[in-house]
This record gives sequence, structure tokens and C-alpha cells, in this order.
Amino acid sequence: MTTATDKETLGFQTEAKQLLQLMIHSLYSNKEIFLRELISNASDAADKLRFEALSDGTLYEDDPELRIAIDFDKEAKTITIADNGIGMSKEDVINHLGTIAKSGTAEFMSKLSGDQQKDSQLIGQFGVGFYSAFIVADRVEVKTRRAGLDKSEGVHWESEGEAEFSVESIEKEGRGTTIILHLREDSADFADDFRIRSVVKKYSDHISLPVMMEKQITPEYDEEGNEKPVEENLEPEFEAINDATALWTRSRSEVEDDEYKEFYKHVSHDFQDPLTWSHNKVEGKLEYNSLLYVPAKAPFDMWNRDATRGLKLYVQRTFIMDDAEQFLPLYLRFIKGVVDSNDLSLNVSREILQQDPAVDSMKSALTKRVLDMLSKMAKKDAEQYQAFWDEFGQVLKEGPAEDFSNKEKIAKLFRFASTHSNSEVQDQSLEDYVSRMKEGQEKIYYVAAENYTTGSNSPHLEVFRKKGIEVLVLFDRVDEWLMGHMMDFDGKGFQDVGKGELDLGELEDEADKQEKEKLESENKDLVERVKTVLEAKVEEVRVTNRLTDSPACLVVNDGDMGAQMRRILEQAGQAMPESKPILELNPEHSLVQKLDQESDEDRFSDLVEILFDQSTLAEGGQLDDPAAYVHRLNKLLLELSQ
Ligand SMILES: Nc1ncnc2c1ncn2[C@@H]1O[C@H](COP(=O)(O)OP(=O)(O)OP(=O)(O)O)[C@@H](O)[C@H]1O
Repeated sequence: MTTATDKETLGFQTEAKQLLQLMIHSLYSNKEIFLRELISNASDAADKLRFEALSDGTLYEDDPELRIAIDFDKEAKTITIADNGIGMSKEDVINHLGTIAKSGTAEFMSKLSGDQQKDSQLIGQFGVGFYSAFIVADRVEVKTRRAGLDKSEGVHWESEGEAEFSVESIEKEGRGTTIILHLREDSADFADDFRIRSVVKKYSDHISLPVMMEKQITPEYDEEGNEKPVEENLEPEFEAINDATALWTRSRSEVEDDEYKEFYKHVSHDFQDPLTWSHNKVEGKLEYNSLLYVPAKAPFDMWNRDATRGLKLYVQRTFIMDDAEQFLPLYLRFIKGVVDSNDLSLNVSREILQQDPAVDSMKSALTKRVLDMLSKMAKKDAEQYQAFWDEFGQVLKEGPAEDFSNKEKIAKLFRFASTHSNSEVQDQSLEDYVSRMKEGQEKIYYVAAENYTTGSNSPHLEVFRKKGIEVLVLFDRVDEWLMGHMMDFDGKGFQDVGKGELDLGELEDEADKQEKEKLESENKDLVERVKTVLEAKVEEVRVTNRLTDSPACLVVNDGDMGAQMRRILEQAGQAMPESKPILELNPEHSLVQKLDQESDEDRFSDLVEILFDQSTLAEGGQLDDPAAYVHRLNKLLLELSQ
């Protein structure tokens, strides 16, 4: 009997095509990971079925024992991986196996350089999934049927991993997905019992689903040492080739580091090893297991607020949902892992999670775990912690605003660039800063700028350099906003060196104060003259002893927004209330002294305008009228050269 087929040939989405090519070339040296990826997908499919079956038991049909079965054919050079999980409908197949419906794909694609070596690292970060089949196969077939659909609604997908794939309806008795890999000549050695077993053991031992293979018949010998004939027509026997217990339910002492690492790759779809992890069993009022990982690299979509985040939630070993974001605060969104609760109901939904007080207690306990894990890492391995900080520091900086109760703990994890290390690497902790504070120093000083160079060369730092006082140089966009939420650390307040009158507290000696008063009275007239010129532009003019090399600088009033924060908000198109800076003059500087002696009012006013504009430029600001500045400067230069 022949039936009309509905076979259609479709083109891969452009990104999928590019990714396929890249993957085949770049993952060549680590071919065996295809098996991990396909087993991981099969295990996810089993989890999804288990979850849907909670509300509709008929989905199990008459096949409730979930498993993955692997078979191979040496002659035909094929490997077959079959699961009886949720399966896919025709629409699912077209959507999932013809496109890459992942957030961050476009961004990922734009980062590719065309240099295979560099790109292969990126692709690892991106996660390879189903397409990894094409690393070893030049033709891949998928036969699948979604649980609950009629057996006539099976689908056959096939592709050679070039530009196209075909889909066609088929009859499929059992639900779930069977993937047949037609191995490339150079990968034919994977069609081998020992090879498959060892790869599965290596990568997928921890999967809670049994991976079954046909038992090999061990030859038996008679007393004379001759091999006994094997019984014909013997039913093949299958055995699980992996451990098949959920890794997080095992005790810590039984789990090897390599197993933790492989499990991480399974839950996170990451390609690299995690930096560290924390595995805990909690008993008492609430009972749950958690296994939390810190990835080595930030995902591409970390800054996308809609990006997936959160843990995999299990209830009594049953998978409930991916991306359960209720268990960790937003500033820890980079953490991956599993939480398995004994208290929640199997019918729990996202809405219920949001209201459940037990979830709140778990969230605060898990948050502490993560913070402890990070501080342990910082103490144990500074290099590793630095790698973490470089990737995730900026996210962690959202912490004090979101999580007031852990403010001090989070602050201990921060690292900043500082005048102490004289480098833009953010590797100085607040504890270290405090331990280096000068006798009588009451505040933690910082300067905020567009970048490290502008910050560290800011005129505001001159007096601090002179007195040997350390200043933190902040240049991440979130920094000033962060400082707005920090208040203090270890009882010491934070002070923006570009804000308010210079107040060095106890660090200023009596001689300094007297000197300043003397300068103020000596320069009273000058200050008044400058004020008249800049009346429209500044709030106030005063003399200062904070400068050594620069003639002048701008500061903002204590209660006002810092200049850098203002610039960021203005760039983002926010309308800002009018606010004028304060101009501080260094009366010791010869330019300022010359200014004082200038009797020509026009020339005086030009010089003052130039000083003002230069002070704006020195702190990384932009001039309102750059052409006027250039014009005045050129006038001066001409006079000089005459
Ligand atoms: N064995 C399977 N059973 C059911 N659905 C599957 C199976 N394998 C893949 N899929 C579907 O195809 C989709 C794409 O799989 P793929 O492995 O490419 O990406 P992923 O698993 O979503 O993410 P990653 O690339 O990070 O692994 C899956 O999300 C799933 O919906």
C-alpha cells in the first residue's frame, strides 16, 4: 500500500545555517560532546513529560518507565538515540530544529570574527545543543511523536546539515524522539559499544534518567576452554550504563568534582567548566537540596532584562520548571543550578511561587549560600575570584540596592580600581582599603569618571596624592548609582572627591586650615572678579587647597548629583534639573596669580572662561560651546607668538 506523503523541504534559518557550519569546524577536536548534548535534550524531554503528566496521566500511554536507549550499527555506521519523553509535534520540529530560538542569538552572531579559533570558544559559550549531531554525522534523521498525539501524527525530519531539511508525517507507535546519526567516515569509530559506554559514563552518569544499552554477551567457555555456542533467538537484554540517580540527591562526599562539572554542563547548557559550586542538603522546618554553580563566563544576554534566569526547580525529584527566578535575587541572576524541595506541591505554578512564604525563606537562605560561596572563593583563590569579578562584578553591584539586608556582605565582595594599585584592574577590596586608611582618616574617598584614565588624572586627586591618601577610581556606569546605595562600609562613610568642600577631617592639620583661611582673605577680590565673569555658569567661586598641579577644578554641591552620573543620565536622554557647579581656584598656581594681576578686563574675562572650560574638560565633561573655547585659546596663542 502506498500513502501520499506530505514531505516538504524547508531552508534553515540563516543563523542556524551559519552556526551549523561553524560548529562542525570548531568543535572537531571535541567531537564526543554530541552524545552529551543529545542525551541532555532527551533527559529534558523526559522531565517535561513527567511534569505534564502530573495533570494528565494518560500522556504516559502504556509506557511509564522513562528512559533513553542507545543502539548502534557498525556496518551501517549509525548510532540511534531514542527517548520516550515528551516528543515533538510537526510544528515543534519546524520551530525547534530549523531555527535557533535562543535569546542573544543575533548578538552572538555579531560577535563572530571569522577566525575559527576565536569563534570556537564563543560557540562553546553559546551552547551547541541538537546541532552538535552534525559534528559526527553527515545525515541526521529524527523520528518523533508528541505525547498525547495520535500515532499517525509522528514526524520524520531529515537533514544533511547543509542548507535544508525535510519534514514528513509518519506513523510512530511509541511517543518520544528517536535520533539516527549517519556517521561521517572519520567518526565511524563512535559506532562501538565500548566507545559509547565510556562517553556516556564520562558525560552523562549523573542524569537521573537511565541510559540503556543492549547487554553484551560475554562468551562462556567449557572445561576445555572452548567457547560455548550462543543460544539462538535469545531476547536481547538491556542494562543501564549510567548511574541514573539525580546527582543533587547524593551525598557530597560521594560525588567527584568531574561529576559536578558535567552536571553543570547539563543544567546550564554551558560548554565550559563552572568556577565553583555549592551543594547543600537542608533539613528541618523546610527540606530541600540545592546545587548552585558560578559559571566561568557571562552569558550573552546577561544585560537583557527578559533573558532567562533562575534555577531548575524540582519537587521531590520531579522536574517542575526551568528558570524558576523566585529563588534568587536579580543581582545573582548569573547563578545556575537546581533546587529540589520536599515542601512545595507538585502543582506549584510561578504565581504560587511568588506568594509562598516558604519560597521567601528558601530565597534568603540560597542568597546567603551564594554570597558565602563567593566570599570563600575570594579568600581561597584570588586569581579565580578576579576572573569571576571581571565577568560578573557589574551585576553584583546591583546588590546593595536590591538586597539591603546583605549590603555589608555584598560590599565585601566588591573590587575597585584604586590609586593604591595605580592600575585600571578592579582588584582592590573595601576591606583592604580600610586597612590602609591613614591615621585620622574617617572616609572612603572615591572619584567617578568615564574611564580609569580620566578618573585617575582628575585634578580632584591632587591633594590626596600629595598627602598619600588612597582614592578609589570608579568608572563603571553603575558605580555612582551604587555609591548612592552604599552609605557606609565598616562604619566609614563614602565621599566623592568631586563633591562639596574638601573635607579631610582629622587629616587636615592646623597649619593647613590656617593656610587656607589666609589664602581666602588674600584672594577675596580675585574670587569676586571671577564670579562676575562666570555668574551665569557657576554657583560659586572659591579658593581651594585641594589642587597642586592644576589651576582650577569644578566640584558639585554636596547634595547634588555627581557629575559623571549626570552625564550618563543626560546621554540616556533624561531631562535633568538645571544645576551649576562650583569653580575652585588654586591661588598657588602661577596662572591664577597672573590672572590676579591682569588689569585688562576683556583679557581677564577670556582667561577666566578658558580656565572654566579647561576644568570641565579635565573631569571628562563636554563644553557647551567648544568653538568659543578654541577661539579664545587661539587668540591667546597668537598673542604669545607675537
Ligand atoms: N529529544 C528531544 N525531545 C523533545 N524535544 C527535543 C529533543 N531534542 C531537542 N528538542 C527540542 O528542540 C529544541 C532545541 O534543542 P537544542 O538542543 O538545539 O537547544 P536547547 O536544548 O533549547 O538549548 P541548548 O542549545 O542550550 O542545548 C529544544 O529546546 C527542544 O524543544
